[in-house]
Amino acid sequence: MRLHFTKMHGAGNDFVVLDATRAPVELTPEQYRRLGDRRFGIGADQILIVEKTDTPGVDFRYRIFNNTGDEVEHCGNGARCFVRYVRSHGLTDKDQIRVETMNNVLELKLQPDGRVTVDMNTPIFSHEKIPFDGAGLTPRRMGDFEQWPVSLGDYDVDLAVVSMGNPHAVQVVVDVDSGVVASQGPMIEAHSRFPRKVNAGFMQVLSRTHIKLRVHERGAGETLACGTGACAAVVAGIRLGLLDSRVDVDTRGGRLTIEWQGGDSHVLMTGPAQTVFEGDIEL
Ligand SMILES: N[C@@H](CCC[C@H](N)C(=O)O)C(=O)O
Repeated sequence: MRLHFTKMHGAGNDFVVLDATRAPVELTPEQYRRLGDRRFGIGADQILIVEKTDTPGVDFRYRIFNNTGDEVEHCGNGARCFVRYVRSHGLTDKDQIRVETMNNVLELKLQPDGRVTVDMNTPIFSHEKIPFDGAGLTPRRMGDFEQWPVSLGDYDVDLAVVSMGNPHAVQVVVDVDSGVVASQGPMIEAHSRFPRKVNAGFMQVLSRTHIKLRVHERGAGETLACGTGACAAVVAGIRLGLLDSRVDVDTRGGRLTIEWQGGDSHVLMTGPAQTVFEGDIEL
């Protein structure tokens, strides 16, 4: 099978984007892994499939696969690339687009400077929905939120847990570049307290409006940026009393700006999205 693809990235979080609006694209987990493989395939953190939808008031549907081949609920940087993709491929001429994902409808807006703002909806704190099992743990209270002492064997880490449609465990650290991401990320991702695994975020607070963030992503390892991870970190930081409502997030691949007014308000994420190249691959 020959597939036409577009390679894109959002702040260095990279994607293979496939157009399934004309003909369905159904690949096996092995084929998704091949597309994501940086040596035997194209190379990407996630694979995005753009589809048509019959849902009234919604323009498209898009599906997300980690490069391990597993389908997941959400991808913030992918959502921004999706907007640039449908515009540059003539699939729509709208600046404001509604798209459905596995468990959400998102509203996305192309900004005049080429960046994209995504309405990421409301954060979810219910442990059942994240999902997170905090049974038997005594949380440490800070601001109006909790940090859960989760054991990594020899020591505990304090995790703030939140879902942006996909699960996140956020930790406040003194220095994101101290080696914690590599040493703790895989253990947190696969921890038994997260039945569907988790994205592990490491946030260094530089000021009330500026953080540095690294994320070890579920099913992809550390990426250069994670959009949902940036939202989860800022939401956690605001509830912990550490951050204001508008925060610049410096990832290893670029800057994202996250806004959240608390309560039931929606989280807004603004950032870049770029096409790298197009091509064909034989699978
Ligand atoms: N890179 C993404 C998140 C992709 C999915 C994640 N790895 C998961 O398994 O939940 C982003 O920008 O949000």
